[in-house]
Amino acid sequence: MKPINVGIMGVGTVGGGTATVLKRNAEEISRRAGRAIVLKMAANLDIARAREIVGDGIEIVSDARVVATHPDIDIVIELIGGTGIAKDLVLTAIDHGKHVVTANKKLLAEHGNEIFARAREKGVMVAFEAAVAGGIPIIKALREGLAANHIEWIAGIINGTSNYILTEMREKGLPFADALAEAQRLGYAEADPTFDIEGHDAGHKLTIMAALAFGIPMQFDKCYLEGISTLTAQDIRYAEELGYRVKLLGITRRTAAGIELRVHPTLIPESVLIANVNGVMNAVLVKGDAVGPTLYYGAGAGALPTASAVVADIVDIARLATADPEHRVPYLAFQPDRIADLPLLPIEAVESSYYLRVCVIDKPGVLAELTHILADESISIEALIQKGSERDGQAEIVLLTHRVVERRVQSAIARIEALASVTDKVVRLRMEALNG
Ligand SMILES: NC(=O)c1ccc[n+]([C@@H]2O[C@H](COP(=O)([O-])OP(=O)(O)OC[C@H]3O[C@@H](n4cnc5c(N)ncnc54)[C@H](O)[C@@H]3O)[C@@H](O)[C@H]2O)c1
Ligand SMILES: N[C@@H](CCO)C(=O)O
Ligand code: NA
Repeated sequence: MKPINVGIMGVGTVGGGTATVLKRNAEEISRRAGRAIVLKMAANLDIARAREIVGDGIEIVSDARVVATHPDIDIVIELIGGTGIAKDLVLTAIDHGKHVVTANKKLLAEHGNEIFARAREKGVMVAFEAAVAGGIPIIKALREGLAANHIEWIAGIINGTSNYILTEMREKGLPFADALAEAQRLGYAEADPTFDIEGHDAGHKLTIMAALAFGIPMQFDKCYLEGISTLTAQDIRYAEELGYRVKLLGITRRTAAGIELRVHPTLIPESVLIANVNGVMNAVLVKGDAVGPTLYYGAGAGALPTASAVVADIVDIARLATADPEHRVPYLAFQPDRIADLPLLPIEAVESSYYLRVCVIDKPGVLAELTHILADESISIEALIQKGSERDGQAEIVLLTHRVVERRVQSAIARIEALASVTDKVVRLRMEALNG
């Protein structure tokens, strides 16, 4: 069969890794794909740097439009990132009848509905395994392997940078800023690392997974985001004393009222497998009604792990390129005319358990005031510990609650903070058992 020609736009961490894997495993890849995959062109702002990475024999240009529109290119690989030029280039490539592979979760979570509609119109494929959890084949699992199931929920550690930071802080006592700098040096972080540490990147990935799991459109704007930048070492330590680890989780759950879509630091029991997922590793738990809980684990970022997913998509496209578009797996797992308009729940309507830390003046009756407010809001307490405080005459009360709707906790916190004996803002973290 005729070789498939690919062109890479953006030769950075992932682009470089993709060129390496295509070269290193060329023989096995062609045995799988049924034809040779040829890296024909690459575009990068810095041509000399790209030349160093991809070597000789490949045309390198600085204008990525040349790749997106070139008549010899069958598959365009978008590895620039962001929603500016990357969006124009992807739409241009589609309009020129190219199949597209992208690792760009921001682009898909924010503009996926438009991009997939355009691809359908033009009869081309848009593949994005690398966009969620790097090298872990989670898109394949959700779209194909679990197709029999009514998926109930997904919970995942899906930002390698944040997990790396949390692990380095916990295991080596590294300050936040040092751990972040190291994640950047290793090529894990986004161009703007705020996206990693404030939960945006995880929100993008969660939005994509929710679309695949529930057959809903991409709705990143309705995703609740809370990152790790305000987490304190003290709360991580208290959580551990109570038998929990703190992880940045993306959680999406189907309930009778609608779909939860939320990213936040979460206490999880140290006994669950995913509590021990450390460093840049990612893990995604998916609960299907037939299969039960399933767990997917692997490197969530980095040049070669991400390239593994990019190249797998290229192989998929090479195998399917001649198939009638009707016979291809739908981009978002569900047939495009069967996408459902299920409501997404605001965070106030989400149900969870909570960790609350309250700083109080250490005097009789304070505890009674707190428990009275919680009882009044129908919040039941699962555990309570009192800690001395570094501040004279003060104490800290740490409470774990049973499951309750968030608006009740918000209301209780407002009432607690209004008490004269409470000296600081209440720290509130969510808690999930991950067994339901
Ligand atoms: N780094 C990872 O581990 C990882 C993992 C999964 C997904 N991703 C995603 O992959 C994409 C690329 O990430 P990266 O880490 O490789 O980024 P990077 O910054 O290392 O590489 C981007 C490259 O694109 C080039 N570029 C920028 N604008 C360009 C333009 N207009 N024309 C041509 N080239 C241009 C830059 O010169 C750079 O070499 C992003 O969408 C990112 O979210 C990254
Ligand atoms: N910045 C992302 C890259 C992988 O998508 C992360 O740290 O997980
Ligand atoms: Na993946």
